[in-house]
Amino acid sequence: MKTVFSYAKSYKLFIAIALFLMLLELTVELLQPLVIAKIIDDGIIAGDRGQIVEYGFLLLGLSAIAFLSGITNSYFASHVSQSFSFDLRKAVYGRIQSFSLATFNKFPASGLITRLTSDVTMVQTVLFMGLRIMLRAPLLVIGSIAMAFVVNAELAVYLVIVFPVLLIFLYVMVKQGVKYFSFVQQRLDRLNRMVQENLQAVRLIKAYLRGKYEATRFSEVAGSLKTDTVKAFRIMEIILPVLLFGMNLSLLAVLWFGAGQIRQGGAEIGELVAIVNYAMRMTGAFSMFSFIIMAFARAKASSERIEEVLLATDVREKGESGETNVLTRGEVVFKNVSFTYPGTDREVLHNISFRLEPNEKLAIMGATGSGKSSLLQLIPRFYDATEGNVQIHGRDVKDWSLRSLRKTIGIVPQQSMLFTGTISNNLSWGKEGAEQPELAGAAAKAQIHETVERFPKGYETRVGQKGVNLSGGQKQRLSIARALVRKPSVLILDDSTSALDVKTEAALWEELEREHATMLMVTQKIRTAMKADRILLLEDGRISAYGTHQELLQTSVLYRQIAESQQEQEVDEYV
Ligand SMILES: Nc1ncnc2c1ncn2[C@@H]1O[C@H](COP(=O)(O)OP(=O)(O)OP(=O)(O)O)[C@@H](O)[C@H]1O
Repeated sequence: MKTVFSYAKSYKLFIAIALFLMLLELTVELLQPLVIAKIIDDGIIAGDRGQIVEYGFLLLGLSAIAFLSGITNSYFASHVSQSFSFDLRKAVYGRIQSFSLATFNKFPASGLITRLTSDVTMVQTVLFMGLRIMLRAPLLVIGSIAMAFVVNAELAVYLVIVFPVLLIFLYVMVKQGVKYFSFVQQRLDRLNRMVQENLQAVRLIKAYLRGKYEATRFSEVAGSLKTDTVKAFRIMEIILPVLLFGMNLSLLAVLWFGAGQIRQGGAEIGELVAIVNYAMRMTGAFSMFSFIIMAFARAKASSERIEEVLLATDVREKGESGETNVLTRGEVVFKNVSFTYPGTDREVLHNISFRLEPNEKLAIMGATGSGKSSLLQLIPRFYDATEGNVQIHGRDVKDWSLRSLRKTIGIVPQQSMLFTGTISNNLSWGKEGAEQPELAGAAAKAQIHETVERFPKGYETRVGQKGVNLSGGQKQRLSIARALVRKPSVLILDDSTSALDVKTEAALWEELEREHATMLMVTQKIRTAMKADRILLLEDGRISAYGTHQELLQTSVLYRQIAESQQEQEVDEYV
C-alpha cells in the first residue's frame, strides 16, 4: 500500500488540515457528555437555572464547532482523495503506456482496465474514509474510554473488559476480508475480460448463433462474482452484530453497577449519564468499524493489484530516453538475427541476415506462422532480437532513443485499427498537427481520397469504434494513409493490402514505389511481390530464398511452386 499511497504526498498540507479538523470535531464530541453531566448535576439536580443556561450555551457552541469542522473536513477529504485518484490513475496509465510488449502481454487487458477503474476507486474511497472517519472511529473509542475514566474510573472499567476479545475478533475478520475481496477483484477481472471479448466478437457470435451459449457463459462468470462477493460481505456482516453485542454487555454492566453506586451515594446521576453517553458513542464508532474494515480490506487487495503494475519490472535494455533525432537515411540491416518470444522457449526466427539500401522495397513471403510479423516487429523494437542485431539508419536499433526510432517508421499492422473520431483525426494520428492538404495527399497515395470525398461529410466523417462503419478495404487504405502522413523513412506493411482489389492494389503499389522510403511489405501475392526490388521467402523462421523475382524463379523450388499455383488460380478465376 506504501507505493500507492505515496501519490497522496503532494497533498500533505490539505491532509494535515483535514486531520486537524477531524481531531477538532472529535474533541468537541468528547467534551459534550461532560457538559451534559454538568447540566444535570450542577443545574437540574442543584436547581440552578443560571448553570443550566450557561452550560446550555456552551453545549450549543460545541455543537456548532463540531458541525463546521465536520463540513470543512469533508471538503478537504474529498478534494484530497479525488486529486489523489486522478494522479494515481495517470501514473498507472503512463506506466502501462511505457511497458514493452513483453511486459504488456503479462497482464490481460481486462485486468488493466479493472485496475485503472474500480481498483483506483477503492483506494480513493479508503483515503476519503481515512481522512473522514477511519481514524475518527478508533480515536472516538479511545477518547471515550479515557473520558469515561476521568468521569468515574470504577464504572469505566466495565467498558473496557470486553475489549481484548473484540480486538482479536477484528484482526481475524480483517485478514479474512482481505482474502475474499481479492477474490472478488479477480472475478471482476474475468467478467471484464469476457465482456470485452464478447463485444469485440459480436458479429462472430451472431454469425455462429452462439448468443445463447455466450449468455450462459456470462451467467456463470457473473454468478461466480456474485457468490464470492456474497461470501466476502457475509464475513463483514458478522462484524457489526458481534461488536454491538459486546458493547451492549458492557453497557448493561455499567447501568447495573452504576445504579448500585448511585444508591450508595458513590456516584452522581450526571456521571452515570455521561458514561452511558460515552458508551453509546463507542457503540456508534464500532458500527462504523464494519464499513471501515470492509473498505480497508478491499483497498488493500486493490492497492496490491495496482502496485503489480506500478512496480512491474520492465526489461528493455536501452532507448527509454535520449534526444529525438530525425533519422532519414533509411538502411535496414538484419545481422544473424534469431528471436524467441519472451516467456517461451521456441525460437521463431533463426539466423536471419539481409540488407536493404535506402528506398529499396522488400516483399516478404512465407506460409502462415513462418515468422513474417515477428521479423517486422523487431524493427520498431516491439521486441528485441534474442541474438544478432537489427540496424536502422546505420546503427543498432537499441542505440537510438525509442522516440527517434519510432518517429521515422510508418507501420500498417495486419489488422487495421482505427479510433473513434473523424477520418481527419485518424489520419493526423500519423503526424501531429498535419495540415488538411497533407492528409488529403497521403489519402490520395493510399487510394482512399476519392472515396472519402464521396462521404457526405468528407474528412469530417466520424469513424465508429474500431472503424465499424467502414469496409475492410477502406480501413486498410486509411491505415496506409495514416502511415504515409508521417513521411516515414522506413515503411512497414504487414499484409495490409489483403482486402484490396487487383486494380486498387496496383495503383497503390505505383504510389508506394515512388515514395522515398525503404519498404518492407508482407504479401501473399506473387503479382505484388514481383514488383519489389527483392523478395525474402521465409520457411519456419529461416530464410529459404532471397533475391529478385527472376532470381527466385531460378533458385527456389518453393517460390516457383507458389508462382505456378497462383498463375493457375488466376487462369481458373479468369475462365
Ligand atoms: N506473442 C507471441 N508469443 C509467442 N509466440 C508467438 C507470438 N506471436 C507469434 N508467435 C509465434 O511465432 C510464430 C511466427 O508467428 P508470426 O505471427 O510471425 O507468423 P506470420 O508468418 O506473420 O503468420 P501470419 O501470416 O499467419 O500472420 C508462430 O509460430 C506463432 O505461434
